[in-house]
Amino acid sequence: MSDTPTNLDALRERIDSLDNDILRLISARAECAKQVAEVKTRSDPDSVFYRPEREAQVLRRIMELNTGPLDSEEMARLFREIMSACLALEQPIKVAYLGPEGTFTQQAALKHFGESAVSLPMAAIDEVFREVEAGAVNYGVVPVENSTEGVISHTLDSFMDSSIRICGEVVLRIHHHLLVSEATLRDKVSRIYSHPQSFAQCRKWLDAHYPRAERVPVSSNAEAARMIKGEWHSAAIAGDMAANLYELEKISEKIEDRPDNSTRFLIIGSQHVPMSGEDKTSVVVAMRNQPGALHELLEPFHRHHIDLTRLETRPSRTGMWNYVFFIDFKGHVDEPRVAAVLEEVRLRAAELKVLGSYPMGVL
Ligand SMILES: C=C(O[C@@H]1C=C(C(=O)O)C=C[C@H]1O)C(=O)O
Repeated sequence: MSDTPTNLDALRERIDSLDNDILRLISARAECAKQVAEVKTRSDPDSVFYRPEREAQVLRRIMELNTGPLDSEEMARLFREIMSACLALEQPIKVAYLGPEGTFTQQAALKHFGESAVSLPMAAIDEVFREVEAGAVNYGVVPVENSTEGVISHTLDSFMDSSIRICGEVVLRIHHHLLVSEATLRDKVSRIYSHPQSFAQCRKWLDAHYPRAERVPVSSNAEAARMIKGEWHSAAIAGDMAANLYELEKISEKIEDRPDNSTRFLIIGSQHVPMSGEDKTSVVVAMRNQPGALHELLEPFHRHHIDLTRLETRPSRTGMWNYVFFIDFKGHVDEPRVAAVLEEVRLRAAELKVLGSYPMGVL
């Protein structure tokens, strides 16, 4: 097809007509979602409109049906935003995240809930937990593990003294950039600010490119981005959100040592989430301190063919030589097979706490 004006006009006419259809269909969908909300309120005035398991099913279905040319993740992202906007018609969802603004955790919150969610930055992980517990927000988002650097122990520890449940997970590919402000003299960079985790994730690159620059750890990447404003000899390592927020320029992109560098975040709330079809469960178990305790704990999972996705050990805060285990596995507590395993584990353990069953991250 040649790019003649007539062809272009015809194509644009077709796009306008398709846009009319899309507009009509999105509006009809939003009407439908409003009616769902009315049905929910009628059956229970305190009901929560947001349903993580249903949203996961909607997104998975779209990804399965998609035949291109857009790739499935891109298509799901568009539907994510449509759902987010439909939900906000009723009541915009309020989400607390580990701030400040511009952090990867905010990016994760928006990836999970869509841009129509109201996201509120908190200064520390325990503050996110507290806001959710107090009912000041609907959900919280906290980082839990990084593929390069491992577990974020502060998050795990926060679960030990809280009644908060895990309602979802979201995995984010983490890309770090070297950022400068308009005041920076690029060939005179002698100081680099970032979060300690980000320094660790970019260590080899920094050793190769800036071996002599002072590395100054700060409380977040966004804070690093803020610090360099007006410092002529400084640069920061942070992600796209911080770069945009503070209007910084990327002088080197994607400087993380591992191309698959990603962080897993948890969505925390107070809701029991029903089965979505592809779910994960997280539990924390305290074992009596005796030989073979770990084997005894894991044996029922193995016997019932339950797929463990993570096992983390943390020192218990009650006794000097006691340990607690954080275990993630595939399956939902409402499945009889999972309930049976947990019953066995409960008998063997000093303590078992189910932190939640939730849909496996879709996007
Ligand atoms: C429409 C519903 O409520 C909300 C909106 C959804 C949507 O727009 O598809 C999906 C789940 C809920 O978060 C529903 O439960 O089906």
